[in-house]
Amino acid sequence: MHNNKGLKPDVGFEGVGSDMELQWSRVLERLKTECEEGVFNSWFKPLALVNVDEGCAVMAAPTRFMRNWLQSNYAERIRQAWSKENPDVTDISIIVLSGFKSAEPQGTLLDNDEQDEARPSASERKQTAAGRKPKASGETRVVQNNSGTEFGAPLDPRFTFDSFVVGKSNELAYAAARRVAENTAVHFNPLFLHGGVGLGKTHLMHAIAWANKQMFPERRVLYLSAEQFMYQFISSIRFKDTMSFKQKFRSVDLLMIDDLQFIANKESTQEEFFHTFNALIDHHHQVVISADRSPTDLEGIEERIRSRLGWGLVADIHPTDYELRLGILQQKANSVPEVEIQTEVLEFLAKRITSNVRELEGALNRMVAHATLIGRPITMEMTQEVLQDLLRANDRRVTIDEIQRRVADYFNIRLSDLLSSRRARQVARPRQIAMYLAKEMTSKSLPEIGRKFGGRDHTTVMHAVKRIDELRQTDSVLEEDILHLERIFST
Ligand SMILES: Nc1ncnc2c1ncn2[C@@H]1O[C@H](COP(=O)(O)OP(=O)(O)OP(=O)(O)O)[C@@H](O)[C@H]1O
Repeated sequence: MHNNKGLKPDVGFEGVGSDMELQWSRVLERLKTECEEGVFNSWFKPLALVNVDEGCAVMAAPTRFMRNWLQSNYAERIRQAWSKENPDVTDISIIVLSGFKSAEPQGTLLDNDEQDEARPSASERKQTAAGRKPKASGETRVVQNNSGTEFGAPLDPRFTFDSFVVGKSNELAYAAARRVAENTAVHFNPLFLHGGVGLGKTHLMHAIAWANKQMFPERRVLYLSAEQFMYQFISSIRFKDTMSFKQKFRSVDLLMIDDLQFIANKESTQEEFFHTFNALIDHHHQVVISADRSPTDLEGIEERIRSRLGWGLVADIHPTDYELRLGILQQKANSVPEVEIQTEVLEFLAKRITSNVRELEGALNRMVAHATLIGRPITMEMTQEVLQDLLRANDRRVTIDEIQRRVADYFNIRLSDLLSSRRARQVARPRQIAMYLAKEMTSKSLPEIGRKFGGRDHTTVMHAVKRIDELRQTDSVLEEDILHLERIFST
């Protein structure tokens, strides 16, 4: 492992050698002669070279505003200036590294991985050049406190506690998040939120920041992804500004780092994270961390960090169940009152799109966009047509074989009996339920389902589906059984 103390100031990022620096100073000279002095001083002088890689020159601007302005007004001019100095450069990218002062860049001995990560990927560069926000850049989401001190960038205004739908799978995480947001006294430190992709970790963290900002405007809250943490750490070393970095991170009242798994195997970043984390906890400043798995399962993260992550409260966000998915869809549907969506459609989506909330929302958004375009209410027929691809992708997760196996297990009967022609009630009813679920949860046709059930006719399947549909309305035990089974398949 590399220790910060052992960092060598003379080791640069791969690709930013003195040649590149020389070219960069020529590019600046060229821009200086082409522009008015005021323009040059305001916009180009504060830029710093990050690297040149695969024909793309990456430069850093100290603020998002400056980056956006340069991107919209001067990108082509900068690109041309580069091409004239170095014909291999065909593309440019400007990233934001907040807090750096344009200085002679110096590098450090970082893990190879960390050096690689510090360079935007080719696709990120393309996105940046096209003015779209890369998934993770060197930007920090920071809350602007009331004293006007800039301490970050905007949080997603949609991610509040009000818009978070609570169910069994996320109630602990939600309650803990509220506790952190609404109290200045530290009850558990850190709060560690973990769960699979798209289940609301980021949403909850932003909600904490919003609520905290509203209730305690003077508090300094900092939210960023682990990737951004690493990026800022690397640039602080590179621009010899580690003191400001440490000061910035250690002076906050509430630090939230999202997607910690990202710094797995990034040893220097972990070292710095460890010290930041300890300093904040020692001073009773709240820390909230999220990751896609529990502290003990965070492979590639040092043991001493993993054990400390478990010191406070570890709250798991489980996969959603049907009721929660329906609740989320209803809430989203209410937010677009201008579009009429049949309840049947919401129930269908909640049943069929089980992967994660992001996909569920995406499906509804697609439907809303489609319905708005053609000016018609959202019907089942339209849904099945518009979402064909998504439904198929979700289908792959539940197969008829799996349904048959699970139903047989649940009712404690043999699979061979379920598929047989036996008509005894204790076998016939589970068989009907399995057929019903196969129709509900897969996109297989009635004849296909019939074939899977020992070569039965499609009318038998149709009858089973109808019968169970009716019984669900009147037989509460059967309704419970089906809800339970649906839950099994959606997790
Ligand atoms: N319980 C919920 N209520 C309302 N919206 C939710 C809920 N859970 C998730 N969402 C929505 O689902 C989307 C994905 O959530 P989010 O980005 O917070 O997931 P995540 O767990 O951070 O995922 P990742 O691991 O990919 O970072 C967001 O638009 C969020 O608002």
